[in-house]
Amino acid sequence: MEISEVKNADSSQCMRVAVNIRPLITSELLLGCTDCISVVPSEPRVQIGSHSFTYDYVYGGMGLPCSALYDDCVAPLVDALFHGYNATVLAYGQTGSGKTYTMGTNYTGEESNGGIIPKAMESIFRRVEAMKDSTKFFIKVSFIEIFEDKVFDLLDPNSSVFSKAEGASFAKPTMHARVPIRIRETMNEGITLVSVTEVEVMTKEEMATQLSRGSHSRATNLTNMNSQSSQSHAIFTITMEQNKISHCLAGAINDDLGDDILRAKLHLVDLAGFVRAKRTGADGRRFKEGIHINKDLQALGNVISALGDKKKRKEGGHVPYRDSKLTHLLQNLNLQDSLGRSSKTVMIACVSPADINVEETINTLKYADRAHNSQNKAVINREPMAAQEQRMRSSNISSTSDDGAQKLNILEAQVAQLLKQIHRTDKAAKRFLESRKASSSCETSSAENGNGPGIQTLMQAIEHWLEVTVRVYKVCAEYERQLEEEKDSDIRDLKEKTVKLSSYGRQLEMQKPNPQQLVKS
Ligand SMILES: Nc1ncnc2c1ncn2[C@@H]1O[C@H](COP(=O)(O)OP(=O)(O)OP(=O)(O)O)[C@@H](O)[C@H]1O
Repeated sequence: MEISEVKNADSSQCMRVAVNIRPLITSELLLGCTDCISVVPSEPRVQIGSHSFTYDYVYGGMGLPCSALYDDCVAPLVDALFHGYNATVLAYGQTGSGKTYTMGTNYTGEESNGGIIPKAMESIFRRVEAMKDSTKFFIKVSFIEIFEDKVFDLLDPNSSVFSKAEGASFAKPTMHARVPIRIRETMNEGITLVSVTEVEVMTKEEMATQLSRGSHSRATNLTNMNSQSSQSHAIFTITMEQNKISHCLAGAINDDLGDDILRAKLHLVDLAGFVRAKRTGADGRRFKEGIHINKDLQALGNVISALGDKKKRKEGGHVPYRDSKLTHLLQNLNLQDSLGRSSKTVMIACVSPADINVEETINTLKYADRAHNSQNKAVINREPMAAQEQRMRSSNISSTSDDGAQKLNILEAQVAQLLKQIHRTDKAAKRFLESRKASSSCETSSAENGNGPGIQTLMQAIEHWLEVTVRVYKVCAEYERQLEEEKDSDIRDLKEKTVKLSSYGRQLEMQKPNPQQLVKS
């Protein structure tokens, strides 16, 4: 594996903000529009009227060339994906500002305008090919849209849209033909998308096919400001699981990876453009759509602000994820990490330079400015417990380091991993006991005398169970210690998790099977 750029990057800042100024387009030129935004030479700073804003990068309008956007902003996230980090690209801006163009979400497979998603696909598969002798990859994609507060599966194979989409000519779906994805509340107060389609892809072409299928199903409309205006927020998610091939474990391909399975997601989000009804000529249903879009974007801005407001967080301020389907979903699709602390995120604020759009452009720049204040930490998503412990060691969690946020981050990830392990062990043991019960009448003598492979498996499961329970207690103790020390907005959340985890540990201990009794039975 290539050496991590992530390590070299400034890992303390996970929300990077870039502004992309598209050129004046024909419709604006025909209206006689002129540029209203300028870029300060050699600085990532824009000037508009009396306002001045500084970001991480500014592209177009004589700032950096747009062609550099992918390499500067997205390539490091693709690199992060290969190192087990969740990563997110969010394209934000008014309608017609170039979000879909920049993301490449409307990719048809025929040609690429250099959009981010087609480039990311290219780079992922180039790298997968280069690593194929040392690492096994399992890559899948999902593609959803949030339209009028409902979530639709853009890759649903049962949707009528795909009946014609297989060939060259795509049939545009009618909105009523689609059934929204059911959303279910989970035990930990999150939500999950019931049976969302996740398609395994082995090649760039296969991934491109899914992208173009989904793009075609997306809700768009003709408005005064854009002939193909996206009326929904689209989230294209690439999930990558990588497992080192055993004969390479000894080789020094990347010591950092150990023998873990790394699983991480890259979310590519093309947000619907915010609109002013008067300007888009929206009425009736489209007016309603606009209200939904603006409400969602406002909610997203509030979440980003809350996360970026250090003072508020320190005072235990609430992060309003539940204010809209978009933010609630983003929180639950692992994006709470990307909007929060466990991931890497780039926001690309797209703007039109036309004076006719000055008000919207200033709004976008202000929004991006708020996001620019959100600074967070990232963690790698490793599977086994060992990785968590390694993280704990490497961050010197028991020391008096000032970096509370990172410690909490690590503990949070540990709890998630432990809960997964408990579930797995619990399930395996239950399965074993059930199968043992079912076959007890015709059990062979080897199992009856307690020396058979069945008993051995059970003993191993119980040992593992105990081991995990002890670890849970250890993490709980560490949690409690941290909570005493930390005065952070995450405390409430973490406290809840600690209580849940402790009670899980207690339950486990109570349910612990007694090997002697099992052998006798
Ligand atoms: N960098 C660019 N260079 C040239 N043309 C561009 C560029 N960015 C956008 N455009 C053009 O501007 C128009 C609007 O772009 P696009 O559809 O991507 O906007 P959008 O922000 O996604 O709008 P909406 O929110 O309404 O979907 C399109 O005709 C597109 O081809």
